Amino acid sequence: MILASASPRRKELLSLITPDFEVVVSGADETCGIREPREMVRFLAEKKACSVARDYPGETVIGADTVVEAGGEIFGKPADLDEARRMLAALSGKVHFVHTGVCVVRGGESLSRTFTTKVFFRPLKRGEIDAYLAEESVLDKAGAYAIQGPAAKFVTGIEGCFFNVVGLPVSGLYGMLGELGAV
Ligand SMILES: Cc1cn([C@H]2C[C@H](O)[C@@H](COP(=O)(O)OP(=O)(O)OP(=O)(O)O)O2)c(=O)[nH]c1=O
Repeated sequence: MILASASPRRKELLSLITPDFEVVVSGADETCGIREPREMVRFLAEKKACSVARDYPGETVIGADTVVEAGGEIFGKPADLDEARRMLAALSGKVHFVHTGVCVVRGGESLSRTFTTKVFFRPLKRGEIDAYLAEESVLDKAGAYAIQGPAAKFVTGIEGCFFNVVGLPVSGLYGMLGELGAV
């Protein structure tokens, strides 16, 4: 089995399903003309999985992509700390959605699906946002936060899969692997 991802979080989460996989980072570019977030992440997950699967025929290959959707805007990984600050200010005191697209390619078959988790943030003071950005490195995190780190204190609740927010919906992926006969 191959995980087509550079994300250390995804590696950790896939190891909850099996210890038996390798990481091959996909060279696929993350450009995408799709604006609907659930379709966008599914498309990008397919792009990542398929680009690795071409080089490893016969292997089971998993790709994923995560974005945050808040008030009609889509937040990927912030380009810099100013953008990160703007993203966190937009999430403050509101509900947002974290969408992770997952694609599994196995033999001639493939499955792709989007999983969504609703996340509630309490209102954040400007100083809290600055303090958080000083303690956590967020430029590699969609929406400029990591629920599994100190941003946990901003989260008043979630609806849906916690692991999906971290980058891989473990039980959803396990189901997809089962459907394709990979586990
Ligand atoms: C919202 C959120 C995202 N994230 C991370 C998971 C993903 O690594 C990242 C979203 O970026 P992605 O572009 O989905 O993934 P990536 O660039 O890290 O890795 P690859 O494309 O090679 O698979 O944000 C958290 O770790 N915690 C969170 O709470």
